[in-house]
Amino acid sequence: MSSTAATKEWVLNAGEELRFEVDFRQTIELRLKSGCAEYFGAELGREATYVFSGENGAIFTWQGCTLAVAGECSSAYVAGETPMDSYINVHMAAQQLRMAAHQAQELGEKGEAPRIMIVGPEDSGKTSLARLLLNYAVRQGETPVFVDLDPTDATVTVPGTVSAIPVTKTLDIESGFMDYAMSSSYGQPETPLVWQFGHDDPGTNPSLFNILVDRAAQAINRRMGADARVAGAGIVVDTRGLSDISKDQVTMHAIEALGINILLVIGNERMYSLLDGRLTERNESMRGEAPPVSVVKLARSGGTVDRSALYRQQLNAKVVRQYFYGTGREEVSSFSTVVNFDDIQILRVGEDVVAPSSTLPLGEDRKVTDTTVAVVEPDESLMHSILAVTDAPRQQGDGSMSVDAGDAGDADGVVGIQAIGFVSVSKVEMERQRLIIVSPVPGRLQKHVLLYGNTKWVETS
Ligand SMILES: Nc1ncnc2c1ncn2[C@@H]1O[C@H](COP(=O)(O)OP(=O)(O)OP(=O)(O)O)[C@@H](O)[C@H]1O
Repeated sequence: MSSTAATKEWVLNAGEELRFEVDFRQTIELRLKSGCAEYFGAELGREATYVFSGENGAIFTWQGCTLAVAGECSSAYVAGETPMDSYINVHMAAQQLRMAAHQAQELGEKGEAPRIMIVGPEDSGKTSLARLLLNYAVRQGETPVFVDLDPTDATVTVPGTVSAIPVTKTLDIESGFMDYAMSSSYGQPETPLVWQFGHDDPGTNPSLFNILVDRAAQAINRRMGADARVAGAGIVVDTRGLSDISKDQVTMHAIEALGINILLVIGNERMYSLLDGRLTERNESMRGEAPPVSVVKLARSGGTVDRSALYRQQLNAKVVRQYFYGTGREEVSSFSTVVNFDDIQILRVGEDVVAPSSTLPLGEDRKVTDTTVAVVEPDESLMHSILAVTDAPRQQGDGSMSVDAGDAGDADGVVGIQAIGFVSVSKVEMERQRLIIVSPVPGRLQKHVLLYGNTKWVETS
């Protein structure tokens, strides 16, 4: 940004927030000059400079503060009406549960930590609230697990995935959850646990999505079994925006699989009333067998911004770029590698198109399920695809097999396998039978099984 960019000072009273929209061609530099302020629960450092581009957000203050903002925003204004009182009440209730859970653990008993899930329409502020609740918990010395069940947005790694990560420090003000993906490419401590779903809508393949949620739940429970700190802090689950809960096929499964005991419904009365009714019935029928789920209605912040499809595309492209190249401040090199078709096997879980039976040989009854595993023969359509790198064993033949939600077995180790990392296909060379791939870590990609997904990323400079 030019050093001559105009700087404007904003004075905020206690309980107010500065809301801003900065598009992808704009950059602002923001500084806290006096007082205290936070960005979705993470405290701003005094005199530190925060750079935002392609971001909508709000700097909130409980005590009052002065901010200096240099650069152009699409919009910036101070708002005094916010839902922060109700959000902090949720945090305080969750924190009480955590303290009781830690105390129970000390007595050798099994306490009930908060297992929070946030649902609501698109752009209602679910991810922002998850961020805020995680940051507040971390600021109180807790290590809650963030579970991302929203494959639309790239939050922790790349779009089209389900992920879980214990949050050990407040989320970076500029790069948010991406900080965790950065410090962890391929297998270091606190690596996010990630599963390739391959689509942006869980409804595209609910059977597969439910299996991935089961896998995430098992991994979280294992982690909690080994780490009392994490077990007592609980989980915060973000979900995909729902337009119609009655058509949703995955929320109820996720509530049971993840043992949710607090369901926050943000910004939609009808959705709240429907879920409250369903869960009251469920609580009655499961009395004594499973902890009850409390359903809490929360207001949507007036600051949340409805993002266009183009904006979301740009945002995802930015986050995927960060996955491969690091965030603006810590740009790292990504690595371009040549991979021979013979060295890898690409598998797809679930079919996009089910072959009509009229195209099958007479007498053959091909059973295609949502979790059928099939070998993908490399061709030009792989261009720009984001593929998950896995340790799955290579499949023989066409690989066809399937697995059901809740199954302990997992179709020869493919369905529901965790991703070690992701690569992007930058070139397909059919005549030389090889791919050029981009990876955030060096090294050859030999003998790996890659999982296909519909997510594409076109690299721009
Ligand atoms: N108080 C606020 N002031 C200004 N912008 C905000 C505020 N709260 C959230 N936003 C912005 O509004 C947008 C939508 O919020 P968020 O991503 O939290 O919604 P969501 O419900 O998770 O969306 P999705 O439908 O993608 O799951 C984001 O760009 C977010 O940064």
